[in-house]
Amino acid sequence: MSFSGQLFDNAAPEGSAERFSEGAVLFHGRLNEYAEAIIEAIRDIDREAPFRHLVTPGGHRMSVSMTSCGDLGWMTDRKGYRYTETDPDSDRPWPPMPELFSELAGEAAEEAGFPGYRPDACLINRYRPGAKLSLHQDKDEQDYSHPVVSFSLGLPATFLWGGFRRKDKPDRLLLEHGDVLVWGGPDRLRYHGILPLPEGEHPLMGAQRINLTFRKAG
Ligand SMILES: O=C(O)CCC(=O)C(=O)O
Ligand SMILES: [Fe+2]
Repeated sequence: MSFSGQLFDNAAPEGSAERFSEGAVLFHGRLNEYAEAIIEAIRDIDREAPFRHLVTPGGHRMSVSMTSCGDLGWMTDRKGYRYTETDPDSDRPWPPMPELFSELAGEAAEEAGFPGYRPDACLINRYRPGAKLSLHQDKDEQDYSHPVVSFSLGLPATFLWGGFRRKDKPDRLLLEHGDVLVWGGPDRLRYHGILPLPEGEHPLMGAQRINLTFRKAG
Protein backbone atom coordinates (compact mmCIF):
# COMPACT_ATOMS: atom_id res chain seq x y z
CA MET A 1 0.00 0.00 0.00
CA SER A 2 1.33 3.43 -0.82
CA PHE A 3 1.46 5.96 2.00
CA SER A 4 1.36 9.12 0.01
CA GLY A 5 -1.74 10.91 1.17
CA GLN A 6 -5.20 9.44 0.70
CA LEU A 7 -5.19 5.84 1.90
CA PHE A 8 -8.32 4.72 0.06
CA ASP A 9 -10.44 5.79 -2.82
CA ASN A 10 -13.85 6.97 -1.71
CA ALA A 11 -15.94 4.37 -3.49
CA ALA A 12 -15.26 1.50 -1.10
CA PRO A 13 -18.26 -0.83 -1.09
CA GLU A 14 -20.49 -0.90 1.96
CA GLY A 15 -19.65 -3.83 4.21
CA SER A 16 -16.04 -4.07 3.11
CA ALA A 17 -13.22 -3.93 5.63
CA GLU A 18 -9.70 -2.68 5.08
CA ARG A 19 -6.78 -3.43 7.34
CA PHE A 20 -4.61 -0.44 6.50
CA SER A 21 -2.09 -1.00 9.28
CA GLU A 22 -1.18 -3.96 11.48
CA GLY A 23 -3.60 -2.97 14.25
CA ALA A 24 -6.11 -0.83 12.35
CA VAL A 25 -9.22 -1.76 10.37
CA LEU A 26 -11.85 0.41 8.69
CA PHE A 27 -15.28 -1.21 8.30
CA HIS A 28 -17.25 0.66 5.64
CA GLY A 29 -20.94 1.29 6.26
CA ARG A 30 -20.96 -1.10 9.19
CA LEU A 31 -23.52 0.95 11.16
CA ASN A 32 -25.90 1.76 8.32
CA GLU A 33 -28.81 -0.37 9.49
CA TYR A 34 -28.39 0.84 13.10
CA ALA A 35 -27.91 4.53 12.37
CA GLU A 36 -31.43 5.61 13.31
CA ALA A 37 -31.36 3.68 16.59
CA ILE A 38 -27.94 5.12 17.45
CA ILE A 39 -29.08 8.67 16.66
CA GLU A 40 -32.16 8.19 18.85
CA ALA A 41 -29.98 6.96 21.72
CA ILE A 42 -27.68 9.98 21.31
CA ARG A 43 -30.73 12.25 21.56
CA ASP A 44 -31.59 10.65 24.91
CA ILE A 45 -28.01 11.02 26.16
CA ASP A 46 -27.96 14.68 25.09
CA ARG A 47 -31.10 15.27 27.17
CA GLU A 48 -29.41 13.89 30.31
CA ALA A 49 -25.90 15.13 29.65
CA PRO A 50 -25.99 17.90 27.01
CA PHE A 51 -23.20 18.43 24.49
CA ARG A 52 -20.80 21.15 25.59
CA HIS A 53 -17.62 22.83 24.32
CA LEU A 54 -14.88 21.91 26.76
CA VAL A 55 -11.80 23.96 27.57
CA THR A 56 -8.31 22.49 27.24
CA PRO A 57 -5.69 22.83 29.99
CA GLY A 58 -4.16 25.58 27.85
CA GLY A 59 -7.42 27.56 27.97
CA HIS A 60 -8.54 26.84 24.40
CA ARG A 61 -12.27 26.25 23.90
CA MET A 62 -12.70 23.20 21.67
CA SER A 63 -14.62 23.60 18.39
CA VAL A 64 -16.03 20.08 18.80
CA SER A 65 -18.80 19.74 21.39
CA MET A 66 -18.81 16.65 23.57
CA THR A 67 -20.73 14.49 25.93
CA SER A 68 -20.24 10.93 27.22
CA CYS A 69 -22.02 7.79 28.22
CA GLY A 70 -20.78 4.76 30.12
CA ASP A 71 -19.17 4.24 33.52
CA LEU A 72 -16.55 6.85 32.70
CA GLY A 73 -16.72 10.05 30.69
CA TRP A 74 -13.77 11.91 29.21
CA MET A 75 -13.42 15.57 29.99
CA THR A 76 -11.01 18.45 30.04
CA ASP A 77 -10.81 21.77 31.84
CA ARG A 78 -8.05 24.07 33.03
CA LYS A 79 -6.94 21.33 35.44
CA GLY A 80 -6.25 18.74 32.74
CA TYR A 81 -7.57 15.84 30.69
CA ARG A 82 -9.20 13.02 32.63
CA TYR A 83 -12.04 10.55 33.02
CA THR A 84 -14.80 11.13 35.57
CA GLU A 85 -17.62 8.97 36.89
CA THR A 86 -20.00 11.90 36.93
CA ASP A 87 -20.91 14.70 34.57
CA PRO A 88 -19.33 17.80 36.14
CA ASP A 89 -22.20 19.94 34.77
CA SER A 90 -24.84 18.01 36.76
CA ASP A 91 -22.84 15.98 39.31
CA ARG A 92 -24.85 12.95 38.19
CA PRO A 93 -23.35 9.75 36.75
CA TRP A 94 -22.88 9.79 32.99
CA PRO A 95 -25.85 8.18 31.19
CA PRO A 96 -25.38 4.41 30.86
CA MET A 97 -23.87 3.08 27.65
CA PRO A 98 -26.66 1.60 25.50
CA GLU A 99 -26.17 -2.12 24.95
CA LEU A 100 -26.41 -1.59 21.21
CA PHE A 101 -23.30 0.62 21.37
CA SER A 102 -21.18 -1.81 23.36
CA GLU A 103 -22.30 -4.78 21.26
CA LEU A 104 -21.48 -3.11 17.95
CA ALA A 105 -18.14 -1.84 19.29
CA GLY A 106 -17.28 -5.29 20.69
CA GLU A 107 -18.11 -7.04 17.42
CA ALA A 108 -15.97 -4.69 15.36
CA ALA A 109 -13.08 -4.99 17.83
CA GLU A 110 -13.30 -8.77 17.71
CA GLU A 111 -13.24 -8.82 13.91
CA ALA A 112 -10.25 -6.52 13.98
CA GLY A 113 -8.40 -8.99 16.22
CA PHE A 114 -9.27 -7.74 19.71
CA PRO A 115 -11.62 -10.30 21.28
CA GLY A 116 -13.38 -9.68 24.60
CA TYR A 117 -13.44 -5.89 24.24
CA ARG A 118 -15.70 -4.29 26.89
CA PRO A 119 -15.55 -0.50 26.61
CA ASP A 120 -16.43 1.45 29.77
CA ALA A 121 -16.31 4.90 28.18
CA CYS A 122 -17.99 6.35 25.11
CA LEU A 123 -17.06 9.89 24.19
CA ILE A 124 -19.53 11.50 21.79
CA ASN A 125 -18.10 14.25 19.59
CA ARG A 126 -20.30 16.60 17.59
CA TYR A 127 -18.71 18.46 14.68
CA ARG A 128 -20.51 21.34 13.00
CA PRO A 129 -18.98 22.65 9.76
CA GLY A 130 -15.59 24.17 10.56
CA ALA A 131 -15.07 22.11 13.73
CA LYS A 132 -11.86 20.10 13.91
CA LEU A 133 -9.75 18.01 16.22
CA SER A 134 -6.02 18.63 16.20
CA LEU A 135 -3.50 15.80 16.08
CA HIS A 136 -3.37 14.01 19.43
CA GLN A 137 -2.88 10.60 21.02
CA ASP A 138 -5.55 8.89 23.11
CA LYS A 139 -3.55 8.25 26.23
CA ASP A 140 -5.67 9.09 29.26
CA GLU A 141 -6.58 5.39 29.59
CA GLN A 142 -4.89 3.05 32.05
CA ASP A 143 -4.11 0.13 29.75
CA TYR A 144 -3.20 0.58 26.09
CA SER A 145 -3.68 -3.11 25.31
CA HIS A 146 -7.35 -2.29 24.62
CA PRO A 147 -8.16 -0.78 21.23
CA VAL A 148 -10.07 2.40 20.45
CA VAL A 149 -13.25 1.89 18.42
CA SER A 150 -14.80 4.83 16.61
CA PHE A 151 -18.20 5.23 14.91
CA SER A 152 -18.93 7.91 12.32
CA LEU A 153 -22.39 9.29 11.55
CA GLY A 154 -23.55 12.19 9.42
CA LEU A 155 -21.32 14.30 7.22
CA PRO A 156 -18.07 12.77 5.95
CA ALA A 157 -14.81 13.91 7.51
CA THR A 158 -11.12 13.57 6.78
CA PHE A 159 -9.36 11.58 9.49
CA LEU A 160 -5.64 12.18 9.93
CA TRP A 161 -3.69 9.00 10.58
CA GLY A 162 -0.34 10.03 11.91
CA GLY A 163 2.74 8.36 13.26
CA PHE A 164 4.06 8.11 16.79
CA ARG A 165 5.46 11.62 16.87
CA ARG A 166 3.33 14.70 16.42
CA LYS A 167 5.57 15.92 13.62
CA ASP A 168 5.17 12.71 11.53
CA LYS A 169 3.23 13.57 8.39
CA PRO A 170 -0.24 12.00 8.63
CA ASP A 171 -2.04 10.05 5.93
CA ARG A 172 -5.69 10.80 5.24
CA LEU A 173 -8.73 8.58 5.43
CA LEU A 174 -12.26 9.54 4.58
CA LEU A 175 -14.68 8.58 7.36
CA GLU A 176 -18.26 8.40 6.16
CA HIS A 177 -21.68 7.85 7.69
CA GLY A 178 -21.86 4.30 9.06
CA ASP A 179 -18.11 3.66 9.17
CA VAL A 180 -16.40 1.95 12.10
CA LEU A 181 -12.69 2.39 12.66
CA VAL A 182 -10.72 0.22 15.10
CA TRP A 183 -7.13 0.89 16.11
CA GLY A 184 -5.14 -0.94 18.73
CA GLY A 185 -2.10 -3.11 19.37
CA PRO A 186 0.94 -1.60 17.69
CA ASP A 187 -1.17 1.31 16.38
CA ARG A 188 -2.87 2.22 19.66
CA LEU A 189 -0.78 5.34 20.29
CA ARG A 190 -0.85 6.77 16.78
CA TYR A 191 -1.38 10.50 16.52
CA HIS A 192 -4.72 11.20 14.84
CA GLY A 193 -7.16 14.03 14.28
CA ILE A 194 -9.96 15.42 12.12
CA LEU A 195 -9.64 18.19 9.51
CA PRO A 196 -12.17 21.05 9.68
CA LEU A 197 -15.57 19.62 8.73
CA PRO A 198 -16.72 20.86 5.31
CA GLU A 199 -20.17 22.40 4.90
CA GLY A 200 -22.86 19.93 3.92
CA GLU A 201 -26.26 18.54 4.67
CA HIS A 202 -26.68 14.89 5.63
CA PRO A 203 -30.12 13.37 5.00
CA LEU A 204 -30.41 11.91 8.52
CA MET A 205 -28.31 14.33 10.52
CA GLY A 206 -28.30 17.71 8.78
CA ALA A 207 -25.19 19.87 8.96
CA GLN A 208 -23.14 17.84 11.41
CA ARG A 209 -21.00 14.82 12.00
CA ILE A 210 -21.22 12.76 15.15
CA ASN A 211 -18.39 10.52 16.25
CA LEU A 212 -18.56 8.00 19.06
CA THR A 213 -15.21 6.96 20.46
CA PHE A 214 -15.18 3.86 22.68
CA ARG A 215 -12.40 3.07 25.07
CA LYS A 216 -11.61 0.83 27.99
CA ALA A 217 -10.46 3.64 30.22
CA GLY A 218 -10.50 2.32 33.79
O1 LIG B 1 -13.96 12.27 15.45
C1 LIG B 1 -13.17 11.35 15.27
O2 LIG B 1 -13.27 10.55 14.34
C2 LIG B 1 -11.96 11.20 16.18
C3 LIG B 1 -12.25 11.50 17.62
C4 LIG B 1 -11.04 11.35 18.49
O3 LIG B 1 -9.96 11.16 18.05
C5 LIG B 1 -11.20 11.42 19.95
O4 LIG B 1 -12.31 11.65 20.44
O5 LIG B 1 -10.20 11.24 20.66
FE1 LIG C 1 -8.58 10.57 19.66
